[in-house]
Amino acid sequence: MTARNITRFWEWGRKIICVGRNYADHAKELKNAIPTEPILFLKPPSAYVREGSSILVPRYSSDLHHEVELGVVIGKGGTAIPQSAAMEHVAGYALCLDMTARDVQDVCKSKGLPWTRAKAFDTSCPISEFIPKERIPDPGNVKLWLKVNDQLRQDGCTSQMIFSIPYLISYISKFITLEEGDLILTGTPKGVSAVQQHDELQAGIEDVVTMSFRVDRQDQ
Ligand SMILES: O=C([O-])CC(=O)C(=O)O
Ligand SMILES: [Mg+2]
Repeated sequence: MTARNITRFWEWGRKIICVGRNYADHAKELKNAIPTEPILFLKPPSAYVREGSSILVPRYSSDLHHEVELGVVIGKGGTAIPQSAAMEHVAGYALCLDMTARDVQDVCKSKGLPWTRAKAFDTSCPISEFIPKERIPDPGNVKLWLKVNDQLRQDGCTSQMIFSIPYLISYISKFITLEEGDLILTGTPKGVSAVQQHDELQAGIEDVVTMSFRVDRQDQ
């Protein structure tokens, strides 16, 4: 048996923990309150999609949004990790999209229901290659961007995050044990918008990584 390799963390079947409304400008554009503590939700590992495969609009949605986010890959597990030690638990990063069926999420919000159908469907988590920790020395200050058909839609910086990466690792690990291979999506800056079948999405982190995905519809 070959040893597991963190550079293929998406094959490990580990947790994807997502932070919502971590950028004030995005909370405002959707007319949501600025959170006073992190808002969390989960995606299953079946949500991963890699370059070369398409993002699929779920049959039940007609308003699929892109959300570009920095993903933090956990390299060393832990429970109740103090903020001061949090970065020792990070193996690296990945550029991620938190694809969101906004119409479904709006219904869930109005009924006070969980966001699972809006956030956790197959292909709702497109990811880049694994980025070793050393390639992003200051993850709290990197620029993220996303284009749809060559038009810039999102252009933010992780310095705008309300809750920092060490704070999030510490906060989450108080009640969810983090394991090697888990991924934390740290929230999206403003500029989210709808995508359609045949759109081409391109996203990047400064000069560190770029990725592209095509959008398709699920078979009817
Ligand atoms: O759906 C939302 O607006 C919450 C979220 O994931 C984010 O802010 O990244
Ligand atoms: Mg998000």
